[in-house]
Amino acid sequence: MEECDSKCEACATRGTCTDPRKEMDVELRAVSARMGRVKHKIMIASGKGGVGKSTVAVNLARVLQARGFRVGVLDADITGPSTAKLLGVERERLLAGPGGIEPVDSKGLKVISMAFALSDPSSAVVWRGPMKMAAIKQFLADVSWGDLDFLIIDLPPGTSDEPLSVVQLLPDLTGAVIVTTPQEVALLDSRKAVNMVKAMGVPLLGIVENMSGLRCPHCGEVIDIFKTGGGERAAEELAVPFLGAIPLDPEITPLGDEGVAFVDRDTAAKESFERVVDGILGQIGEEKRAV
Ligand SMILES: Nc1ncnc2c1ncn2[C@@H]1O[C@H](COP(=O)(O)OP(=O)(O)OP(=O)(O)O)[C@@H](O)[C@H]1O
Repeated sequence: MEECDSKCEACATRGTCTDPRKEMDVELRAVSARMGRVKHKIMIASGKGGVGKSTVAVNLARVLQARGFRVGVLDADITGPSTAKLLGVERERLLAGPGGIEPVDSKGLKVISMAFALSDPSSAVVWRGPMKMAAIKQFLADVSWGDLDFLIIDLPPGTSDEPLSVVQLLPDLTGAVIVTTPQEVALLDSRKAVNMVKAMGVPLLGIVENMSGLRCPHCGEVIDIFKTGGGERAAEELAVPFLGAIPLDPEITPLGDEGVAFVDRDTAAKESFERVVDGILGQIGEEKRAV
C-alpha cells in the first residue's frame, strides 16, 4: 500500500479512511491527547488470578485520593471486570457527556470498567484480543478523564492481551506493580509477570506480597497460612524493589463485597498498605502527603 502523506485532521476521508496505518495514527493521537493530562499511569499486574490484584488497585487509588491526589481507575480486565464491584458502583452505566464518555464517580474517584457496559453483571464477554484492544483504546481515548495525578490500571491476571495493549497504547507508563501471594505456585507465575513487564520495557515499581500471614484475632499469634516472605525473596532474586506485605485480614472480603476499601476502615491491613503506598510514591519520586 502506498504511504499516504496527508494530515489526518484536514483529510476529507477522515472517519472513513481505510488505511489502517493512518487510522491507528489518529487513534493513538487521541489516546495521547487524553493521557497527556494524566501525570502517572500505573498498572497493577499479577501472574495468577485471585491473589488480590484488584483489591490492591482500588485500595491504592483510595489511599492516593485520601492524600490529596486526583485519581482515576481503569479496569482493563475486559472479560472479568471486578473493580466496579469493589468500588461499590457496579450498577452504574456509561453516559455520553460533552467531552466524551463520562467516567463513573465513586466518592471522588473516576472509574471506567466494562462492567458499566453490561446489561447484567453475570453476562460473559467473550472477546478475542483485537476487540479487547479496541475497548481499552476507547477507554483511554474517549473518556473525559480530565486532569489526573494518577490513573491506576487494573489488569487481568497473567501475560495476556490486555497488558500488551496497555503498554502499546501508553508508551509513557510510569510503571507496574506486581501482586503475588507467598505460595510457590503464585511466585512462579509472578516471576513470569515480572519478566513480561521487563520484556515490555516498563519500569517495575515493585512486588507486593498479599495474604501474608494471618494474625489470630483471639491470641494475636501470626499463622502462616500461605507461608510468608516468598514475595520478598522473589523480589531480591529478580532485583525488583519489595514494596511490602499485606496480611490476610478476614475483614477485607466482606468490605470488598460491600464496595468499601479496607483502607477506609480501621482494618489490620490498613497500616501495612499505607507503607506499600509510601514505597510506590518513593519509587516515582512523589512527595509523601499527610493522610
Ligand atoms: N489481604 C487479604 N486478606 C483477605 N482477603 C483478601 C485479601 N486480599 C484480597 N482478598 C480477597 O480475595 C479475593 C480475591 O481478590 P481480588 O479480586 O482482589 O483478586 P484478583 O487478583 O484481582 O483476582 P482476579 O483473578 O479476578 O484478577 C477477594 O474476595 C478479596 O476480598
